Amino acid sequence: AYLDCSQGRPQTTTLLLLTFIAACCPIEEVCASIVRSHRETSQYRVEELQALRWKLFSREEIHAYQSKSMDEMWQHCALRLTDAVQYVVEFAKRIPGFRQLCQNDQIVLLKNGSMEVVLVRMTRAFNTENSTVFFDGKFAGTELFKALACSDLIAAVFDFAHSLCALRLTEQQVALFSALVLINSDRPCLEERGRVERVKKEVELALSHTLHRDNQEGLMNKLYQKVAILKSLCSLHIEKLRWFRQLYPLTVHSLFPPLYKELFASDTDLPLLGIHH
Ligand SMILES: O=C(C1CCS(=O)(=O)CC1)N1CC[C@](c2ccc(OCc3ccccc3)cc2)(S(=O)(=O)c2ccc(F)cc2)C1
Repeated sequence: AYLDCSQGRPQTTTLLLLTFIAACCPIEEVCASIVRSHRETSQYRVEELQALRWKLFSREEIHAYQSKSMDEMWQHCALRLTDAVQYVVEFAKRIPGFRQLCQNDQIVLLKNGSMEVVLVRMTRAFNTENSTVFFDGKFAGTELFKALACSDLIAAVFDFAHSLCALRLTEQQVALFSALVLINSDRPCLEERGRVERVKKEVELALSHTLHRDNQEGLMNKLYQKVAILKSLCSLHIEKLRWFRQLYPLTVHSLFPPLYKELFASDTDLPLLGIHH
């Protein structure tokens, strides 16, 4: 009788019961709060990106990017990545349990996971029909990034985007997978690994709960396989950055965003992440 909505409008008792159930199984709460945090910190909404997916750069605009000097284009992408990372930092701070971790561990998780989450989010901004990604307001193919002189990294980034798009994740699954990528208790130099493990278990439960509800349990191990590819992509990025830095030390030192340098280019502390209790 409680669930009777024959009048088309849920009865007060039903609402009370549903509220009671939601309050009792925190897993629904964890899911809802991670999905809400993702939506609030997603930089561009997936609807906006979908609406822009056929807005392509003209030949002249592509040529202008290709004519940039290598250090200019690297600086430009570093800036774009840093913008995106700042939204990921906000997302992390809203994951239940993240802010209760010690400061060192919050920084270790962001240092190792922020780029990975940007790459997961990138798939929302990727058009598999013409292999273009949203960049600077329009959709660009790999050729636009030629001036970077790291076509292997760019090709790997695009290949990853294709492979993750193939899983056709819902926005909720993207949100929960992003949280799982970030809360990784295997990261080096964690001080309270056990606590990170407990937060990770919560997120894993939330993701598997959602996959079960979506009748897609098979996705879980496919997503774990993607985690391995993300790790190799980020190592390739760091390797390329070291190579670039040898060629243009001054550019990295004085023209790259401080947050980018501290996340990807040095082992110093990260006061810029602005995580203060
Ligand atoms: O996708 C996003 C955004 C995610 C959030 S959103 O709301 O969906 C809007 C889009 N990105 C934000 C930053 C982006 C980024 C991705 C990888 C990356 O690799 C490291 C690197 C650093 C310096 C030089 C070369 C490579 C740097 C930036 S990007 O600039 O668009 C870019 C993309 C492809 C590429 F091949 C090179 C750069 C991806």
